[in-house]
Amino acid sequence: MIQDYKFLKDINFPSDLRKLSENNLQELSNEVRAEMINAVSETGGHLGAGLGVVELTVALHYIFDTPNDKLIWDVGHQTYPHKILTGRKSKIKTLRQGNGLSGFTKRSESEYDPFGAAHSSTSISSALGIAEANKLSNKSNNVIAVIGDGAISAGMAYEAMNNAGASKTKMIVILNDNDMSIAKPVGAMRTYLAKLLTGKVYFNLRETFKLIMSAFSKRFSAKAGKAEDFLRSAVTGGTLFNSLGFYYVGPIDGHDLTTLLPILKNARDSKHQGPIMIHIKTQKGKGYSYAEKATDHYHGVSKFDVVTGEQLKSGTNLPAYTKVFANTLVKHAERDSKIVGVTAAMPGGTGMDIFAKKFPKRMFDVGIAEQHGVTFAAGIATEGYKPYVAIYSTFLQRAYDQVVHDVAIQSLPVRFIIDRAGLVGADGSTHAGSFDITYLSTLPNFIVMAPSDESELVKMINTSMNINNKPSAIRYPRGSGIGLELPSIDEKVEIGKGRIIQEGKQVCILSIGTRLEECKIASEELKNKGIQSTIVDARFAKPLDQELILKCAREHEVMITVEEGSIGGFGSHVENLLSEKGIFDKGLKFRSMTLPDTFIEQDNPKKMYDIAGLNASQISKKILDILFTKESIKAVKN
Ligand SMILES: Cc1ncc(C[n+]2csc(CCOP(=O)(O)OP(=O)(O)O)c2C)c(N)n1
Ligand SMILES: CC(=O)[C@@H](O)[C@H](O)COP(=O)(O)O
Ligand SMILES: [Mg+2]
Repeated sequence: MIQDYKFLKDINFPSDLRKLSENNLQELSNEVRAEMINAVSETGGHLGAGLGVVELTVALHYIFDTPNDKLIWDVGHQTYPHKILTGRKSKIKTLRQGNGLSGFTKRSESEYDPFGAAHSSTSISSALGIAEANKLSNKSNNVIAVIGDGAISAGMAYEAMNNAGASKTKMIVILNDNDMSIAKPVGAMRTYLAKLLTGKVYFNLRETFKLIMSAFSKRFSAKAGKAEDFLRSAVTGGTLFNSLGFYYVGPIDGHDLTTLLPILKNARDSKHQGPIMIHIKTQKGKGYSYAEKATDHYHGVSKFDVVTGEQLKSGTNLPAYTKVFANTLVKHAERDSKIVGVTAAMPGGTGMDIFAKKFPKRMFDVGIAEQHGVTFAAGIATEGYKPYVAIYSTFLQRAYDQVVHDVAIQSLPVRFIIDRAGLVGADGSTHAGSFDITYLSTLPNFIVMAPSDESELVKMINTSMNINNKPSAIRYPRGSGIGLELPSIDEKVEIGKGRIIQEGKQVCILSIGTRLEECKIASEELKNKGIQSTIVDARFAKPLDQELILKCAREHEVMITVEEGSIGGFGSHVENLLSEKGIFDKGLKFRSMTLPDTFIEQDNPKKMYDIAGLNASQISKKILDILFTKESIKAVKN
C-alpha cells in the first residue's frame, strides 16, 4: 500500500522529492524498490535493471531539475523507478498492459521522458542532439544520458561518443556498469570495464574514492565555482573515454548516495564544455535477494510471488518456436560441422544458448551489435560456413544496410532466423516484428519463408541447410506452436511452393505464417453461411508460388491474402503478380489483409491482432463484405 510508505506516499513528482533532506533519500530509495517489486510481481516485466538503478534515479531527480533538465535512459527497460517518481506512481500496476504504462520511455506518456526508447544504444546520440539544439537556442539546461555496459557495446554508442568527444557542448553520460546485459556481456569493452572496476588499469576503487574525497574537501573549503577542479582531479586520466574526449569520473559505487549526490552535483555545476562520463558500478537486481542470486538477475520476469520469488509458468506445454528452431539446428549441427550460430546479445531469447551448450566454439555472441553481427556472418559465409543469424525481427531493422549491401548483393548464404515476427504483446510497438517480410522480400536474391506451425518450421530449417548460393530467412512469432508432432530433419519444403490446406469454390484465402489457424476458423465461419473456401498456406513470400497463386486466382471469385506483417509484404507481391498477369481485368475481387498503417500499443497479442483486424471473425467479415457489397445486396432485393 502506497499509504504505508513514509516518504513515497507524498511523492508524486521530482519537485516533491527535492523537498526531502539528503539523509532521507536512502529510505525513499528502499520504498521505491519495494513498490517496484510489488508492482512487477503483479504485472511481470523488466525487474533486475530497474532495481539496480533505484539510488541513481533518486539521485538524478534530486540533483537535476527534471523535466527542464533532460534525462534520457538507454533502452528504457530500467525506468520503472523513474516512472514511480515522475507522476506515474498511481498507474504503475498498469505497466505493459493494454491502455497502461509502456514498459519503456515514451514521449507521449510523460514530459519526463524527453526521448522514447526500447531499442538499445540510442541515448548518447539523442542526448547530444538535444544538447546541441539547446546550445543553438541558448538554453542552459543539463542533458544526461544513462547507458548500460551492455548497451555501450553497440556501434551506435561509439558513433555518438566519437561525435560527442569532439564537441564543445556539455552533456553528461552515466555509464551504468552492472557487468550484465540480458546475459553476461561480451567483448573487449566488457574486459576493459572490468579492469577499470578492479583497478587493474589505473586506480582501484579505494584510491578513486580517496581522490574524490580529497577533491571534495578541497572544493568545500574553497569558494564556489571550483566544481571543475573536483572533476579534473577525479578524472583517472588516460582511460579510453578520456582519449575519446570525455571527462571521465569513476568508477564509483552507484548504490551509495553519499558518493553519488556530490558527484552528480559537481557534474551539474561544472563549466566543462564537452561530454562528461560518470562511470558507476551497480548490481542488477539489487535489493531483492532472488533477483540478486539469479543468473539473469530477473532481467525480464513473468508475474511472481514476492515471498518465494517463484515466477508464474507460461501455462502451456506447447513447444515454443524458439526451442523448436534451436533443437532442430543442434540436430543438423551434429552432422554438419559447417553450421555456426550468431546472436547479438540475445542467446536466451533466440535459443542460441541451447546451440552454444552443444557447440560452444561454433556460437558467436557479438554483443548488442546487429549490424556487425550480420556482416560478420557474411564474412563467415564467404569461407564456406553456414551461418545461422538469429535476431528478433525488430532488432534486425538495425542491420538493414548490412543485409542489403553485405549479404544480398553478394548473394551470400547467410541464414536469417527471425524470431518475434508479428505483434509481440507486452513490449508493444517498439518490439513488433512488423516489417521484415516487406524489407526482405523486396531484395533480389532473397528467399523468405514463414512457417504456419512448428512442423513447418522444422521443414523450413531443413530446407535452408541446402540453400548455399543465396541468403534465406525464416520468420516466426513469439510464443508456442500448436502441438504437432515434429518431422524428421530430412523432411523439406520445396522452394517457392505453397500447399493447399483445403479446397473450396468461391473464395481463396492465401495465408502466410501463423495466421493460418485464424484463416481455418474464418473458413468454418464462412462454411456456416454456405460459402466454401480454399485455403492455401503460401509458405514463401519470396519466391512466390506463382503457378499456384495464378491457378487459384483464375478459379475463384474472391482472393484474400493474410499475413502478420505490414503493407508492402506478401500481399503486395501477390497483388503485383496478379496485376502483371492481367488477372484483375478478368474480374477477380482481391484484398490483402496486413497489419494496419499504425503502431499498435502493448496489449495481449490476441487483443493486438483484434486491433490489427487480423483475427478469424475479421477475416470472415472481410470476405463477406467483398462477396456481399451493398450493391449486390440491393441487386438481389430488387
Ligand atoms: C538494438 C537492440 N538489441 C537488443 C536489445 C535487447 N536488449 C534489451 S536490454 C538488453 C541488455 C542491455 O544491457 P545493459 O545496457 O547493460 O542494461 P542492464 O539491463 O544491464 O541494465 C538487450 C540486449 C535491444 N533492446 N535493442
Ligand atoms: C528490453 C528488451 O528489449 C528485451 O528484454 C525484450 O523485452 C525481450 O523480449 P522477449 O521477452 O520477447 O525475449
Ligand atoms: Mg548492464
